[in-house]
Amino acid sequence: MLQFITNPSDRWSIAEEVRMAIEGGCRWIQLRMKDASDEDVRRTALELIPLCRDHDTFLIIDDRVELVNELRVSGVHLGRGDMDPMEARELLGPHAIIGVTANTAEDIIKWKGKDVDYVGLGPVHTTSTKKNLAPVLGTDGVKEVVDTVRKAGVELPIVAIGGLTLDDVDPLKAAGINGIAVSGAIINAPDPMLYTMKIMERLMDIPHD
Ligand SMILES: Cc1ncc(COP(=O)(O)OP(=O)(O)O)c(N)n1
Ligand SMILES: Cc1ncsc1CCOP(=O)(O)O
Ligand SMILES: [Mg+2]
Repeated sequence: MLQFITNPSDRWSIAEEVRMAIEGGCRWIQLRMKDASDEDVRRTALELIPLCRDHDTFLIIDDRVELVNELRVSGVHLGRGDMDPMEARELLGPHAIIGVTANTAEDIIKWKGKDVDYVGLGPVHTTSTKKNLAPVLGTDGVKEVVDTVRKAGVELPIVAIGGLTLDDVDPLKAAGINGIAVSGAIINAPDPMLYTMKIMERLMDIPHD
């Protein structure tokens, strides 16, 4: 699976970014507007909801559980410092997608048997899209984490994130990940739709639910 993460850009509106990702075949969008007010996020989400619905595309929102609940979008991504994912589960119900952030194997193993849906593991590389990055893992670090958590019996889908480009897809597949999350490489590509299509093609043979 590919998760496209929105980011402000000089070239495109958020709705344009999302439309190009969807036209390129992506079916999982994360609306991430770190510095925006709830009102701005709500307005943008309301533009994206019909677009995603018409293309059978999951729409999740970064951090803002109350907005996810209000707008009834597909789910939320939560990291350290955000709402406790179990509290979010209580609020959003059994069908919401809840993603959590991890930088180490321990960060993932602690979710064993808990009702979360996927883990965002990273950063794989350095990136300017996020401030205060956790230590960079590299592809080898990702493989170590995946091997450790699978040995520990954790089957949660793992989505690699952080500075990823098309060139990372094959090595990350070999490392055992289940999906990737990409922002800058798609938004800044000369043709974001075409770039998304190329990522989707390379991801095609990854097994997922
Ligand atoms: C898929 C995915 N993985 C990790 C993150 C990072 O979430 P978080 O640690 O809460 O940091 P912010 O994105 O909120 O700055 C993510 N958003 N998505
Ligand atoms: C949200 C987030 N969490 C870890 S790295 C990152 C940014 C991902 O964006 P990019 O693909 O541009 O590095
Ligand atoms: Mg967060």
